[in-house]
Amino acid sequence: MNRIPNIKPVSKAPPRKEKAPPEVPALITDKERNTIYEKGRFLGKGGFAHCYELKNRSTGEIVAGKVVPKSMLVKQYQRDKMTQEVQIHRELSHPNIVKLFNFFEDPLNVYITLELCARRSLMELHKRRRAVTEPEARYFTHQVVEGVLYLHDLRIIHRDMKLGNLFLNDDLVVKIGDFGLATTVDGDERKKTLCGTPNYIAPEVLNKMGHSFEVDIWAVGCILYILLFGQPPFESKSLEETYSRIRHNNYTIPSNATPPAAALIRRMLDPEPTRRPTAKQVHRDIFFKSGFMPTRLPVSCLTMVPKFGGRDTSIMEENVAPRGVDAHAQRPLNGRTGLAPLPQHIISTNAEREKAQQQAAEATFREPEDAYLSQLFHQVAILLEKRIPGLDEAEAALDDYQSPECLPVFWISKWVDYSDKYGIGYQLCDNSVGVLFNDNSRIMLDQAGNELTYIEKSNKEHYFSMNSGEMPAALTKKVTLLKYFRSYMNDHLLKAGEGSEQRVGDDLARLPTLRVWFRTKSAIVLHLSNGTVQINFFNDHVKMMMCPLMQAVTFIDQNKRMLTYKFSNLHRNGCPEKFLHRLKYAKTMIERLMSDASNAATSSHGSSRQPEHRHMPSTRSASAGSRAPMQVGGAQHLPQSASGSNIRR
Ligand SMILES: Nc1ncnc2c1ncn2[C@@H]1O[C@H](COP(=O)(O)OP(=O)(O)OP(=O)(O)O)[C@@H](O)[C@H]1O
Repeated sequence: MNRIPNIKPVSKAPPRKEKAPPEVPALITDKERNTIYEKGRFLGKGGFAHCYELKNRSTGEIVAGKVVPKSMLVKQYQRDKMTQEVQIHRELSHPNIVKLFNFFEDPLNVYITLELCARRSLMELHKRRRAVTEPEARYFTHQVVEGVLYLHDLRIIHRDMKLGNLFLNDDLVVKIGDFGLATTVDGDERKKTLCGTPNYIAPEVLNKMGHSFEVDIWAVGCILYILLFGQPPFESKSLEETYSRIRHNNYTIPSNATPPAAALIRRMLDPEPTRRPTAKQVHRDIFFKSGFMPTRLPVSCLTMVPKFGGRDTSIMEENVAPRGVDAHAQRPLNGRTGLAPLPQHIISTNAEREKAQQQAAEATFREPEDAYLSQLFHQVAILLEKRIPGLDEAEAALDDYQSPECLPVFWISKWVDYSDKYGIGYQLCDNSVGVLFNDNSRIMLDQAGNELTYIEKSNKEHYFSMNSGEMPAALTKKVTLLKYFRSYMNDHLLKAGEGSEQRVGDDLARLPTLRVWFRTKSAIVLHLSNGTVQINFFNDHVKMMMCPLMQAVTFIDQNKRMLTYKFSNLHRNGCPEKFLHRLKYAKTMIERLMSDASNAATSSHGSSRQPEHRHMPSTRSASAGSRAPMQVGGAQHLPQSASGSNIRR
């Protein structure tokens, strides 16, 4: 890009109202570079821009395209602001900064093409996970600091460092984006403009004392705090209270913080800017060396606590034959959800990982026992109690109504019901496969076919490598069944796939597993351990996924079109009758999942700690008699016996 075009205000068409969604042509032309882009998936919208995937027609490369309608750039100061943002951003080149490729316009809009960050931002990670483990916080924060160090060396202050501006690419590399408030600093100049986002704003900005590089360090302190403890340090019910807390440096560090983490946060959140460490000092801080820092993280950590433990070969369930197995319940590591204890050789050589694994175990312990079912029920019930305005289906499909950032990271793309004999097999959308056996134990194999997790019915987890030869004999039968399910799904449902490449960091993955499921005449209902409830309707092949952590629902139709809505937006903007029917049905199904889980808890051996991930025997009769040994479901294939029912009963 050679120069920044002088943005011309829209001339002929009458100005659209402020914040009107942009009209984006299906083919977008960058005349200066003779490049044509095909408009793809809607990625999301901010205060100013709508963002889409754009495919370069000649190279096939996919980039993110920020689209700002010219009607939003009518005033000179709006155009100047955008020009200033691009002017700073276009010069930057660093692995932890979103790359700005180009900047151009057509008669309707201004376009900025950016490096695609398909895994959204740390904001969505935070919503799904709340607090992350210390190794993850180290991993993310270290990359943020590398980016800030680069900016500060160039005498640039970002001034809007926050989780929502820290994007993630497919490899979960952090990329600092949105340079809308960035500025360059001359000498000892102190900036005067009030800017920033309430939760991250530094006291000197609030007090209008003039500010500089230290505001970014303050914000990084807030970011590290949120990552570690799950909420912003100064958050309160009102903006005034938040500002008052910031002015008085009124925050507390939870007692479970490790000393290096607590010390670094205190230094970055020093009320006196000159006492805060520089980016260089933060980068060298002991916190980053005081424990395990992964070089790569798996995609699953966007929604599940990773595992840091080593392999564990001691399966407590002596008999793992299908059906009727009564394992010797072992007290899990943390009293509830057991993660694998570390073998001695790992403890002695890798104490850091042991500590990390302990933290991961504590994090899973904080998750609700019902895997967010009651939360989801509450959210759907509250939504349905409200008066929801009707909305035309075509209108609801418009980009502006959707929140694609709330799309679940995982859903079930295929399933095979063999519960007459063994259990239900399923494939997640990333091609990993799992089985929930009739004895309530679970097994999961990652998409590369290497990392195997076995979860006893007591919830104790064991991890194995398929290639290591360390698989206990007790698991042979279940692994064989898993492989059988896997090849069955590959052979019968969609193209075969022998698993894709293993990526660095995948050994830390903990994939969500199927926890409870049942079938009705109309649908199969599946509850994953990360809280997602999925309902696949048999008659029209629509899939519906509800996520209590994002408070959102996604519909996938048979043409694979995905529409994601926040519950709050359905209430505000309206909801098509068809979706409302499905939500009402979903409410009943969630209730049923909840009652099944609690029945399971009270009926099994008098122990309330018994596993809840059982399917309901009654549902098996729904198709009994007419079916083949296996019942299968997937994007392309549903059993005859399961179709034809109308859900609008
Ligand atoms: N490089 C990118 N890759 C993928 N998605 C992106 C990228 N940049 C932005 N997005 C998506 O587009 C949405 C809008 O972008 P962004 O928030 O930067 O717009 P904005 O109007 O400038 O924001 P703000 O309101 O914070 O000023 C974001 O929420 C994000 O989901």
